[in-house]
Amino acid sequence: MSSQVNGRPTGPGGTVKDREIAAEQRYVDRAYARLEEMRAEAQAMIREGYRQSLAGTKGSLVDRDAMVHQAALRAQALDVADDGLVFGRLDLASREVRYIGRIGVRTSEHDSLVIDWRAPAAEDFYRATPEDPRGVVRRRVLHSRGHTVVDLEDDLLDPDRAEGLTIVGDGAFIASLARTREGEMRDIVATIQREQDEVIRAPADGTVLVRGAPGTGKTAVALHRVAYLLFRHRRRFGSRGVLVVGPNRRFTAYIERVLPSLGEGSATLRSLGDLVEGVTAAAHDPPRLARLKGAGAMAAVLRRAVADHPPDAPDELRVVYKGVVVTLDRDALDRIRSDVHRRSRGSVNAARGRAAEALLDALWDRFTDVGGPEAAAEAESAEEGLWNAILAADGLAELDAEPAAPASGSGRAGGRDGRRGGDPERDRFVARVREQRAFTDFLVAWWPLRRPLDVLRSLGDPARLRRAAGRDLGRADVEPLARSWAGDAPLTYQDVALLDEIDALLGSPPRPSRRGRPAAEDDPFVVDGVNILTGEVVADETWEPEMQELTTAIERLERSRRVDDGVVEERPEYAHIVVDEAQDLSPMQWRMLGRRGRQASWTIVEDPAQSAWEDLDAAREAMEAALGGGRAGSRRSSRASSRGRRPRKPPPVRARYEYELTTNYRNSTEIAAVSARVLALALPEARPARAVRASGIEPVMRVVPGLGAATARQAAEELLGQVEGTIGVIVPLPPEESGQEPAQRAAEEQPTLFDELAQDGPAQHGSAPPAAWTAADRERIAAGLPERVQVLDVLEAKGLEFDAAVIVAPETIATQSPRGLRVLYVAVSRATQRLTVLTADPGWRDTLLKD
Ligand SMILES: Nc1ncnc2c1ncn2[C@@H]1O[C@H](COP(=O)(O)OP(=O)(O)OP(=O)(O)O)[C@@H](O)[C@H]1O
Repeated sequence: MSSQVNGRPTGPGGTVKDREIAAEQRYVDRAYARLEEMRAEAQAMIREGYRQSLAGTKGSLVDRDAMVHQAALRAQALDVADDGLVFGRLDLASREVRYIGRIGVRTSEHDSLVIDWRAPAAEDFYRATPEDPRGVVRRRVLHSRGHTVVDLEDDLLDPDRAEGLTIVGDGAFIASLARTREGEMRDIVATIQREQDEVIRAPADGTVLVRGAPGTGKTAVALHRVAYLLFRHRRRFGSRGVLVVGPNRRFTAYIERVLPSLGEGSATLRSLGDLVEGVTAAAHDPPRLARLKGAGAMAAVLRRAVADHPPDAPDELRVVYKGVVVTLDRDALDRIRSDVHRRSRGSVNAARGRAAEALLDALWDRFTDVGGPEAAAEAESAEEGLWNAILAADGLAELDAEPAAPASGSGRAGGRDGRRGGDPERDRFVARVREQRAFTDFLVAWWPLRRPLDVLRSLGDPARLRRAAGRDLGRADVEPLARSWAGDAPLTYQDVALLDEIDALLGSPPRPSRRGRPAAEDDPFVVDGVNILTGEVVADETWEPEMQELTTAIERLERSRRVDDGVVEERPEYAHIVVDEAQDLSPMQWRMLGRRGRQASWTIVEDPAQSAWEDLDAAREAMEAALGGGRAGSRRSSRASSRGRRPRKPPPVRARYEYELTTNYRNSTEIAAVSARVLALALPEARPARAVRASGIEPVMRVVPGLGAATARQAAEELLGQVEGTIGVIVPLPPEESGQEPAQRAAEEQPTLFDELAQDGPAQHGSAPPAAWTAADRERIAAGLPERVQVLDVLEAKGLEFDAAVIVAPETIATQSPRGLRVLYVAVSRATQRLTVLTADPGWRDTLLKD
C-alpha cells in the first residue's frame, strides 16, 4: 500500500516528507557533483583547444575553433542547469526510476543520472495521467532553491501498483501558480501540463497552430517548443535559426529570460516594431490608420509609389555631342521610367543600369531625329577643312580621321539585345555621352539608389500619395495617411511592415561579378571610386583621396548611406518562426514575416477573442500565404501582377497541426469570472478557459465620478501594500493612438456588439466616455512610485501579467475602437492575484460584477 501524507510528524527524523526530501537531496547532490565534473571537462576542452590553436598548423585551426566553440556552448548549457538541475522523478511500474532535469547528466560510466526534459524518455513525466498512466505509478515534482530541495509534490497515477511508495503533496503546483511575479516570465519546465506538452513536442514540420484564452500558457508553451526543437533538431534549426516574434518591445523584454534559462541563447527574439534592421517603432496608429496601413491593398500602393519619379528628380536631360545639344523632356523621361519599371520586375535599385541604357537609347534616337549625325558630320568636316587649310599652308599632311571607338567599349548600351549593335557612329555617341558628367550626374539624381524610409516619407506629400493610391485608397484616406508619414512623425508598428515591403520592392543594387568587369579606372560608371550604377565602393588603394574633391554631394551621400543604412544588408531567413499574439497581425505584417520564412516551419499562437484587428478574414488569408511560402496581397494587386507572366507555382501544401489550450493558469477564479463577463459582451459565442486556483480575494469595482490620474494612483498605492510583486495600471489609449473615435462611430460599425452593450451594459446609463488618457496623465500616476508599478496603455499590456492590475476607465477602453471590448478583455485578464477596476460609470460596475 502507498501512504498519503501532508508533512505530519511521523517519528524521529522529522516528517515523512522531510525524510523523502532528504533522500531526494542525496540524489540531487550526486547529480550536482557530476555536473561539476562535466563543467571541469568542458573548461579543460576549451583550454586544450586554445593551446592547440596556438601551436597548431593552419589547416587544422578551423577544427580547433569548432572544438572550442562546441566546448564553450556546452559550458554555457551546464552553467544554465545549475539552478534547479533536477525537478522531477518518475517511478515506473517496472520499478525503474527516472530523474528528469534541465539537461541530461550521465555518470562517467555513461549511466543516466538525469534525463533532459526534452528527451523522449522524459515525455511520460508530462503526459501520464490517472486515466492513461503510461506505465508511471508515481510522478514526483521536486521544488528547489539553488541546489537545495525545499519541497515535493507527488501524483499517484496507478494506485494498484503503488506498493511501498510514499505519496506526499499538498497542491504545491496550484500554490506555485500564485507565486509573486517579478516582471519577467519564468520557465515552467517542472510543471508543464499534458495538453501543453503535446504542443511542445508537436512535429517539427509544417505549421503548429495553438489557440487558447488568456493565461492558458500559449506564450510559455511556444517558448518551450523552441527549446525542444533546438534540442531535438539542432542541426536543422540551430544553423538556419529560429525567430520568435512578439507584439511589442515590452513583451519581448518580458519573455527574454525564458529561453536562456532553458539553455537556449540562439533564437532571435524580435517585436513587430524592430523586425526590420535599423528601424524601431514604438507607436500604434489610431485604429482607422492601422486598418488602412495594414490592409493587403497597401502592397499595390507601395508598388506604384516606388515606380513614381523620386522627389527632386530632374525633369530634363541635356547632353552635348559634337556640338549638337540633345535633350529629353519630362514626358520622355516618364515614359522611360515606367518602361524600365515594367521590365525590371520590381527590383528598383538594381535597375539603374537598365535605366542608363534606356536613357542612352532614347538620347541616340533623339539625336538622329534632330538630324544630329549629319549636323555633327558637317561640323566635323568644316572644322577639319579649316585645320587642313592651316596645316597645308604650313606644308603638313592632312589630319588623320578619328579612329572608330571599339565596339566592345559600348557593349552595355549597344550590343546586348542585338537591336542596336553594328552602328559605329551610335557606338561612338554612346561611349562619349556616358562619360559626360552631365549624364552621370543626371543618372544619379534621376534614378537614385533609394532607401525604404525615404520612399515612405515621400508619401507624406498628399499629391504623391494620391498618385500612388490608384483605386486602393479612398479619397478621404489620403490626407490623414500622408500626415502620418510627413516630416519626422514617429514610425508606427504598421509602418515597419510597409518599410519591409518597400525594401523588398527596391531590392539590393546588383553586385556585378568582378570577372570580365572593366578595371575601375576604365569603367565610365565609376565616379570617384563609387560605381554609380550599383552604389558599390570599388576603389582600392590606388584610388586617390584627393579625387574626393570631384565627388558630388549626391555621390557622397549615397556612399555614406550604403555604409550607414545597410542598403545591401540581406534580409535574414529562418528555419522556424514562432508568432505570438498572432491574432493582431495585419496582412502587411504577415507579408513581412512570410519573407523571413519562405522555407520555414511555423508555430502560430493566437486567441482570436483578444484580437484588436478588424478584418480577421483578410489577415487569415495573408497568414495562409505567408505560411505557404507564397506572397500575399490584395486580390486586385495579385491579379495585376500575374498579367502576362508565367502563372505562379502554387505554394507547397504543408502539414497543419491544431491545438487548443483550455486551462487558465494565470488568473484566480475570481478574476477569471470578471474577464468571462467581458468576453460574453465581446464575443457571446466564445468559451472562457477554466481557471484552477481560487484565491478568496474578490476583485474591487470602484465608481469614481470625475475619474482621473489621482484616483488611479491611489489605487496603485493601496495595492503596493497588498502584493509583493508587479502592479500594472492599465489606462486607455493616448489621444494620438485612439484617433478619438466616438462611441457612436464604433456603434455604427458593430451594431450587434453595441446593441448588446446598450441592453446589458453601461450605455443604458447614457454616460459619455471620458477623453483618452494622455502621457501626462500616465506620468502623474507613476511619479514617485516604485518600479514594480508600471503604467501602460491597453495595447502595451498584451501578453503581460502582473500580481495586481488596476483597470482605468473600462468605458473608454471599450469604445475607443471598434474592437474595444476585446481590448478590454485583454486588460482584465492580466492579473494573477488582485484586480481593481475604476470607472466613472455605475453601469460598468454592475456589468462586471453581475453573475
Ligand atoms: N504548466 C504551467 N505551470 C506553471 N505555470 C504555468 C503553466 N502554464 C502556464 N503557466 C503560467 O501562466 C501564466 C500565463 O502564461 P502565458 O503568458 O504563457 O499565457 P498566454 O496564454 O500566452 O496568455 P495571453 O493570451 O494573455 O498572452 C504565466 O505566468 C505562465 O508561467
